[in-house]
Amino acid sequence: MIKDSELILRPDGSIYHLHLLPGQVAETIITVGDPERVKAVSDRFDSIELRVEAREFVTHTGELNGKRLTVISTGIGTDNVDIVMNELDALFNIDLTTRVPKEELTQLNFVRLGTSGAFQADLPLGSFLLSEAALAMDGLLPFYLHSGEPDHAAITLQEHLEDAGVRLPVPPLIVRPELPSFLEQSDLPRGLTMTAAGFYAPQGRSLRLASGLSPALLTALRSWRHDDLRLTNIEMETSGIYGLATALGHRAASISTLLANRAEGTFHKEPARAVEALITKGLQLITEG
Ligand SMILES: O=P(O)(O)O[C@H]1O[C@H](CO)[C@@H](O)[C@H]1O
Ligand SMILES: O=c1cc[nH]c(=O)[nH]1
Repeated sequence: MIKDSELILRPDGSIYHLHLLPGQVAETIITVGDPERVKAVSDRFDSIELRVEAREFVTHTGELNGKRLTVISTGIGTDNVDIVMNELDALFNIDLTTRVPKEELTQLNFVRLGTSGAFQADLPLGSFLLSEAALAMDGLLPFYLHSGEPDHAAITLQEHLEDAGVRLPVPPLIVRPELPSFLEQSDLPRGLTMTAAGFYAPQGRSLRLASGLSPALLTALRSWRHDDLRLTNIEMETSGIYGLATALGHRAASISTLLANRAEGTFHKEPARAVEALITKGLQLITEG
């Protein structure tokens, strides 16, 4: 039995941060960083059965083309992702009355629809990218006990960085999820996504404070290749979603629209339009894929 201090429920029985009850969440879950993007997604639904708001976690559940969907905002960063993934999983896979994990587990499909910065010069602003795997540069996943071998890509990245005489501030950890079946055959371009612990120095940005990610490290990261993959983009949630979804037995995908090009120093002139296009594409893939 999981203690009151570990699995925290509100007086109405809802889970602590998300304020959600079992049954209120669909098995296909769209995550977005920005709470305002939740409405932008659910505005496209045919019907909405639930709207709940708690801190940065806004949740809408409804139906589109006969498919029940939940869209939830994580807010920014993998610290929030830790809460969202654990609490959503608990709503399905822990009996909240007996406080015991269920014998029969429900596998969920997570699809993140997010914004991100392109890391390679040739990736156009406003283009979409499906993260095949994520490089965790944020620090959440080492707090979970891991089993299994490290992803082979992480070993080749480590060797590549050593050859260049540079190293990441955190040991390279690459997480590769099982994609939801409706995305396995999608025509989206694929890449490896870096998940950072912040927006400025952790992504190599220097305003008044200089980033510790050196030009030599950035060059080495840009030039690394693994099979036909390379580091394509950088954002702040995907490795947490991928790592925890995989550990909990769920499927996950992260689709980004590229708002910045960090190699070129450019930013999308109409970011809202880019996000609308991402929502259109994402919902099409989820309901028709
Ligand atoms: O647009 P969202 O989904 O919030 O994602 C990206 O945008 C935020 C930073 O501006 C971070 O959350 C990053 O991951
Ligand atoms: O450069 C970017 C753009 C969007 N989100 C990020 O985290 N980084």
